[in-house]
This record gives sequence, structure tokens and C-alpha cells, in this order.
Amino acid sequence: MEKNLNISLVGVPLDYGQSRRGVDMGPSAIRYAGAVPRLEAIGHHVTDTGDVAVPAGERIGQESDGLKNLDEVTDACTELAERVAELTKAGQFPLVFGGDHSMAIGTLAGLSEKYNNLGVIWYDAHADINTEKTSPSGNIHGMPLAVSLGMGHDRLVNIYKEGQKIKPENVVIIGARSVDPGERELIKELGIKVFTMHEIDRDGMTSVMNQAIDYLTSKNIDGLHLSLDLDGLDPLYTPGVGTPVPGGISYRESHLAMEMLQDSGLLTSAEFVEVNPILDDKNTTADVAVGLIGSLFGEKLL
Ligand SMILES: NC(=[NH2+])NCCC[C@H](N)C(=O)O
Ligand SMILES: [Mn+2]
Ligand SMILES: [Mn+2]
Repeated sequence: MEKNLNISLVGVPLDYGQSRRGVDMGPSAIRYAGAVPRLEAIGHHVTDTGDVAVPAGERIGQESDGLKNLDEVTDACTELAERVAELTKAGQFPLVFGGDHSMAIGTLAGLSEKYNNLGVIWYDAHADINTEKTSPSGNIHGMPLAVSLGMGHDRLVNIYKEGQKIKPENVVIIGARSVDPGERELIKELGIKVFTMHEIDRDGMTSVMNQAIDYLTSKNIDGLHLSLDLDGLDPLYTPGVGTPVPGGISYRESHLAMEMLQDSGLLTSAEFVEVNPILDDKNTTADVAVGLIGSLFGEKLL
């Protein structure tokens, strides 16, 4: 990463990818927690480009083909993809705030405009690699990785442009501890690199991040995206998430992971997702997100 970046923020107040209200307020909460001044204090130039449009109204969880709110998620992801594509073309560093994780379909689609061999770090308790055939919930926030790999409903797979946006060998999942049976199969079939909590506990975060960075470097990636679901951390630290899973990554391990990514100099875009202020405790989760953003973008203790 260059020293002073031109960072463009995009908010995605999307909650149609899952079933709990409130995650649409995530972008506001992260802004309120001071993301912009935090980045400016490190020396970056930050432009807040505002939010992607998401329709208001009752969430009735309409199902089509086993997917909930397919229209709303498709529309929001399409606008997000267009905006991310434009920002990368303009040499901006896209930093996207969510919103539920279905938005990653849009982020990755937009990034595919510039990057043909993008590396992706998926920091999450979940693998988010369900399709409508394997999903236990019909919630699209459990599907973005599959969709971006070209698997799942056509309307999602063909957002922004047709087909697959990223390669399975360029994906690293970190923090997984809740994986559905169909996801497990797909992970094995595609040979996706996963560092579950087992590897984090056994080898330590330093080793895991070194392995992840070495692995991605060996793939000759032309960019690196971080998709950070706040439920990757243990709910002790980030209670404001819709699908908390105990036994997660610690606050300290997460800061270390962000610092190691900063030191790698590889990162070209990032998103922080699943912050739900209604479920939160005095904006703790957004505060943690902003702290991690500080470490990711070069804040130092001394
Ligand atoms: N982005 C998330 N928090 N995803 C949670 C997904 C949970 C579950 N695997 C599902 O597909 O419904
Ligand atoms: Mn998750
Ligand atoms: Mn997720």
C-alpha cells in the first residue's frame, strides 16, 4: 500500500440479504464512530461518496427460487458494482461499509472490472458459500462467495457482468467456525484455502496471516480485497451482528491481522460488513470496525 491513499467511502445500507432489521444502519454507525477523521489522521485523503440506494418499506422476505428479496439485493449490488468499478478506474481505493454481506456480490463484481486475478481475504465466522440449493435460510448474505465464484442464481451471478468474478484459488477464508454441509462440500471441491478457528488456535494469528499472505502472493494476484464480516470476531468484542457465533477471533488477533495486511502492502480495496446498531451495545461494534480500519490503513502504536 502506498503511504497516502485516495480513499473513497461507499455506504451500503442493505438489510435485504438476511432476516434481522437494523443492519441497514451499519454505514451510519461506522461513520458516526469516526472512520473519516481516523483515516485522515493517518494522512489519507478521504472522500465520502455517500450511500447506494436501498428501497425503504416493510421487509416481507419474499422468496423467489429459494432466495429472499432477490430483486432488492440484485438492484443494490448492481449500483454498488458500478460505483466500485468507477472508483477503481479513477485510481481511488474503495472502502465499503455495510450493510449485510450480500453486498460483497456487488463489491467483487465492480472490482472485476479492473482486476483479473484479484486475491480475496474473507474474514468471517461463516464461509458464505451457499447457493440457493444448499442454503438453510434462503438469506443471500450466506451466498456472496459462491455467487462471485460463478455459482448460484443466474441473476446474482450475472450482476454487472456475466459470470464468475473471482477465482477459487485466490480466496482465503479466515475465522470460519460455522459452515453448512453444502458449503463444506463446495470448499473441498474447489480446494479453497480456509484457516478455521482450529488453525488460528493451533498456529496463532501471526502464522496464519503469514501463510495467507504467502499463499496469495504465490498466485500472482493483481490486487487484494479484504471482506471483513464483524462476526468473524468473537461476539464478546462485536455483539452488534445478526448471526453471532461464539469461539471467534479476538480483538487483539484482529488488530494484528490488520497490521500484517498493512505491512504486506498488497491491499487495494476493503469492506466492513454486518454492523447492526440495533443489536449492538452503545456502538461497540462500529467502534471496533473503526479501530480495525485504523490498523489496516497504517495507524501505529508508537
Ligand atoms: N454474512 C453472514 N453473516 N452470513 C451468515 C450465513 C449463515 C448461514 N450459513 C446461512 O447461509 O444462512
Ligand atoms: Mn458471518
Ligand atoms: Mn459474512
